[in-house]
Amino acid sequence: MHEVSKVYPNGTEALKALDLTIYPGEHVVILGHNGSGKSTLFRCLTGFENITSGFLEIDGKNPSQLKKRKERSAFRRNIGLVFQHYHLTQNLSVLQNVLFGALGRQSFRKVCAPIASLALRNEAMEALERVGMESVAGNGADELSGGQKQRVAIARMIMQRPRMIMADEPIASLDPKAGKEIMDLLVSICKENQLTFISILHQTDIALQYGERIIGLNQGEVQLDKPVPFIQRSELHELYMSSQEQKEERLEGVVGYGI
Ligand SMILES: Nc1ncnc2c1ncn2[C@@H]1O[C@H](COP(=O)(O)OP(=O)(O)OP(=O)(O)O)[C@@H](O)[C@H]1O
Repeated sequence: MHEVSKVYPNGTEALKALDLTIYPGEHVVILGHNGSGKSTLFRCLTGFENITSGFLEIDGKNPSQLKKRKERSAFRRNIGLVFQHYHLTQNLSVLQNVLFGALGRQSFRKVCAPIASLALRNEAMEALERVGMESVAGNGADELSGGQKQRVAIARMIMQRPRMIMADEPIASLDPKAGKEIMDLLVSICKENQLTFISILHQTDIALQYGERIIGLNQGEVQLDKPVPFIQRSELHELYMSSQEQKEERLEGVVGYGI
């Protein structure tokens, strides 16, 4: 993206002339305090929000120039989305939820569990095995814990056969153990399939543990963009201070360490 800006109709400038290149196969974590522009960036990258100005291309396509429904759904099919709230269909089985992941490439009729082809059902069972949930394929999605629901949501995403994964706070609703398991799973799936992985996280320790590169946003601008091994804790500390606090620290000549 080159000089990408996003101004909402109420005048809020959420992204200010962002210049970013994310390379195939990279695992990038986007950090920043509330209101820094992370979700706006996520929505622009996934084509749910149009940019106001600048140049944005993903895998050779500019999402805001895809006018036809078919083009937009082909673009979105390449992006596996993972959210904080798993968006499973609660009153359906785990297997049916996973089958829905094939919807971008199969008709609705073909992904309905009772009449789905054996090949599709086998593929869905393999996806469930990959996330360690094959034993609950016949259970209702509403019977699962949060961590289990996220695993099923990831299996559904595997069915989609995406070229990249974008995750918006994928572990924000989970306890630390389940959160780490989900991050392990996402990172290993990306490595196995050489998928680009962009995640928005709130936990700096998880970002340092699982990310390869951290992009820190502050008031719609890139304040930090470095490979993880080169990041100082003080830089993350500064990212999470308000702009007023940053000014005050600079005036006092104090550098903060540790978060
Ligand atoms: N639909 C909208 N209309 C107007 N302003 C918006 C809209 N969505 C977000 N904003 C504003 O844009 C700025 C960036 O918001 P955004 O949600 O992208 O930040 P964020 O970093 O994701 O925050 P959080 O961590 O709280 O989710 C904020 O000032 C927010 O109030």
